[in-house]
Amino acid sequence: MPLTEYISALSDNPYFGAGFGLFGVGAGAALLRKGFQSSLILFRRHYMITLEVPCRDKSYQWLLQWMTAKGAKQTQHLSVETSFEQKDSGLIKTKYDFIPNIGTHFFRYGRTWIKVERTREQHTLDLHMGTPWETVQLTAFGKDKHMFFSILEEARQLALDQHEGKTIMYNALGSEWRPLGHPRRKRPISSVILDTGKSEKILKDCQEFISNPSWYINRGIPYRRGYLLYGPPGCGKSSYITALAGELGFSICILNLSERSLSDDRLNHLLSVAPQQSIILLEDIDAAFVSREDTTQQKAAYEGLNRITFSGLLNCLDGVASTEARIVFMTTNYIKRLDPALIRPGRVDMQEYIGWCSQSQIEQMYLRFYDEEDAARHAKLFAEKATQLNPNISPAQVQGYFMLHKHSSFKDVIDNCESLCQSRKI
Ligand SMILES: Nc1ncnc2c1ncn2[C@@H]1O[C@H](COP(=O)(O)OP(=O)(O)OP(=O)(O)O)[C@@H](O)[C@H]1O
Repeated sequence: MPLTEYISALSDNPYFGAGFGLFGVGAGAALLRKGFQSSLILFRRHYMITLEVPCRDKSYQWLLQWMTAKGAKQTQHLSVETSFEQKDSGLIKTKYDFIPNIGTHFFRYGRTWIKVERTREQHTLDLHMGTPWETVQLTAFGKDKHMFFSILEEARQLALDQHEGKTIMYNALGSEWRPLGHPRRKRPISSVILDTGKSEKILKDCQEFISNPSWYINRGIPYRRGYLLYGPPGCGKSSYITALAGELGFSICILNLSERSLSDDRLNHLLSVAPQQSIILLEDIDAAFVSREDTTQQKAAYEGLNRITFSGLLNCLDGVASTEARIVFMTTNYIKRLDPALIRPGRVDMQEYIGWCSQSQIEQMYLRFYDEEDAARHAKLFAEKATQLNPNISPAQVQGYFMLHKHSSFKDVIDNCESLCQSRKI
């Protein structure tokens, strides 16, 4: 669009006075108003470039945040976006971000003034989200598209920096993945104590997988890997997957297969659009399907519970392939209820039992909670006694017991050990 048209369009705009002043060509506008059309000849060769970012695009939120951080301070028309942020201390604080409101704004990027129009359609809905359709349009002088590339790249980088050291959990909403709650502080993998060597074995397998795409591509094998963690409740399956995601720098996409609105098509779509570098987590996979060997009565009990079919799930899992490493984790308390087809190699490449506390696990947990003198000997004595009294204690029970006795003396901790060993399994 030539500059002359652009300036006359601007003069129709309610923000014209302030905006044009900011635009830095106030003098040009004054000349135009006084009829000095010829002075614009100087500008005739200039063109406008525009960039439209619809709300469905991943860059949309990043761009709004970036404008907030960089340019929106110069605008008076703001709207608030409230979020929750977890501090390093673990405390969760409420955070208010002011983002440019619906309307026109101007901000400066380098030496260029940029006009930003954020619009919201009154009559068009984003059908997936049920929210009004929005767009942001950036307009600047010139022909250099690279400025927009660098703005988008800066916006992306800013969003990444904000999540540095955090694990983002995503939830499926409609046909999209949306962040679930606030990004959580990464849980150190060493804080989830599994039986000797298990944690290292799974981590090593994942790392090898991620760092070796060519091995899969050269052999024509889909670049994905499936894991199944099974065992009693409260033994650390979910905690370990969260910690592992943090260690790998991945986010987690949680899928609830029992959700009524989940169809085969939607599942397929969700798996194919999952954010890059994320673990797909299918928790309690036994709750969604029964084994094909189960009786018709058992099957009837499940019938009507969800719309996704077993064969649909198998197809979706087989179809999960991308140039990005795709990792799928499933968890269950009841491995025997799973259909063998679901956990055959190719769909589940590694199965690991995450079970009751071994003596060494209890010792390590003790040492994470207590640091008194002679803690190592106390840990050993406590672990021996606890496992003798009850070999089926979950780490969740041990954690609960230690929290209850965090200020107690060692004598109290070991003397009350019976209450831990009799306590209901968590
Ligand atoms: N191995 C472990 N090391 C440290 N903490 C653990 C461990 N296992 C469980 N916990 C603690 O117990 C609680 C419950 O653990 P988690 O939810 O990971 O268990 P789970 O095996 O996934 O249970 P479920 O099968 O019921 O989903 C968490 O607070 C976690 O910190």
